[in-house]
Amino acid sequence: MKTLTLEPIAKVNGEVHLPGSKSISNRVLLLAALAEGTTQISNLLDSDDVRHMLNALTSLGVNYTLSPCRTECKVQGLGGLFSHPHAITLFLGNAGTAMRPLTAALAASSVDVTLTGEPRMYERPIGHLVDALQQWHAEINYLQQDGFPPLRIKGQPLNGGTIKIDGSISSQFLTAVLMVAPLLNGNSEIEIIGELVSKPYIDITLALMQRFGVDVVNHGYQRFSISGNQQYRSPGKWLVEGDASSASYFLAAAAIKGGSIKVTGIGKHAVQGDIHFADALEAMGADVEWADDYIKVTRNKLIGIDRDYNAIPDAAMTIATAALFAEGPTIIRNVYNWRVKETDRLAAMATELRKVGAEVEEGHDYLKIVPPSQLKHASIATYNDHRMAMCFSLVALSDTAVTIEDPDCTAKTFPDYFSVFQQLAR
Ligand SMILES: O=C(O)C1=C[C@@H](OP(=O)(O)O)[C@@H](O)[C@H](O)C1
Ligand SMILES: C=C(OP(=O)(O)O)C(=O)O
Repeated sequence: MKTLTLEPIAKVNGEVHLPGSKSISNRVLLLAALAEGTTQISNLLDSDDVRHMLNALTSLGVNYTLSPCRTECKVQGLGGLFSHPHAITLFLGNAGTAMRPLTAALAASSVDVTLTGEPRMYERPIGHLVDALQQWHAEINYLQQDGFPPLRIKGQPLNGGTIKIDGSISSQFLTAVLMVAPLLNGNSEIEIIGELVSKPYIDITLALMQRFGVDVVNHGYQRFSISGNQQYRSPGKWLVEGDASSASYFLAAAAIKGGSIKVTGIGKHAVQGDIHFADALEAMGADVEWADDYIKVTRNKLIGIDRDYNAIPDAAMTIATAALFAEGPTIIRNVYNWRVKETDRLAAMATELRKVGAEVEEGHDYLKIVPPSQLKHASIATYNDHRMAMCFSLVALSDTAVTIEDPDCTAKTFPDYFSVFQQLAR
């Protein structure tokens, strides 16, 4: 297996222009495909998750052109849902932002589609979404285990109506039904069962739908009202914000080590909830500067904090490795759904943090991390989880090297992460 050893880094400094947001890239591609008109997208993320969405759109007959660097994309909208004359299979890797929204859009389209993915995708639940779509009389069958992909979808035009959806495992299920609801016949009400997780991702969904001409009434994240028989309308041009989750590694590096790091492509008005990772860093003692078009962090002494990270589950992983450099314990609370992401992230994080010397308590939905007085060199298993690989790069900001196993797994969202990270060492 390929490994990458990062030697101790004495200082970090510089500026990173962030690759486009994964969450926005895949939403905009789907909305642009369904919309009336042409959408010219800039700063599209070029990574595995986005390729899976693009390949699916190709198979579904959507016309688009990509620039050679794959970050500019012109999508010719269909002006409505998909239709395809033959049964097709779409491979969606391990991209939640492709699998979940496409399941809903295809259930209401005139298609016969099988959705497949990587082995881990078959362990990531989708039952709450399928249950919700079945209340609109969608025809979806599980091909292996009930509640999990792969799925066979016999799509057909659907009537809206009132449905209930469990929001306690993933917000992506709600995002999926919200995005298709305006294209159904008749109005819909979507009621949330349980406590909705990852709420800021719903804000991204609603903001993007609005830019494509559709308003949703959000009744306190408990119920959503959407008029049916609508059409998305292309806003023409779209600049994808930088990826706020990807920003977290660089901002943490500055807070840990020294110098200052500025990330551009996002700023204080960004639509992604993960920009609030910087608030957590600030609470740990970092100095953060918020501008319209950048966020900058400079060194300070970090102290461990006890906080609820349900709103920013992806960036919260970066807090777990920043905790190695803080004074006192860090507690990361309310992240049960880490267990159903690229790997069981609570278990994986606990195991790998212990390897570098931390004392870790792994709860059902939390981690308590007590940093060691001296970090140990370790070979970090990454579990085919891009964020495990990226967070553990921060260990090299100590006087100890770190070995990252399978570093190429960052291809899911950030293929050249390690070269960008190493360029900041100066
Ligand atoms: O909607 C999105 O773009 C995402 C929502 C979050 O998932 P959950 O809602 O499952 O927590 C996040 O972890 C994922 O990386 C992207
Ligand atoms: C959970 C993640 O991905 P997905 O969009 O596949 O859910 C992630 O990127 O951390």
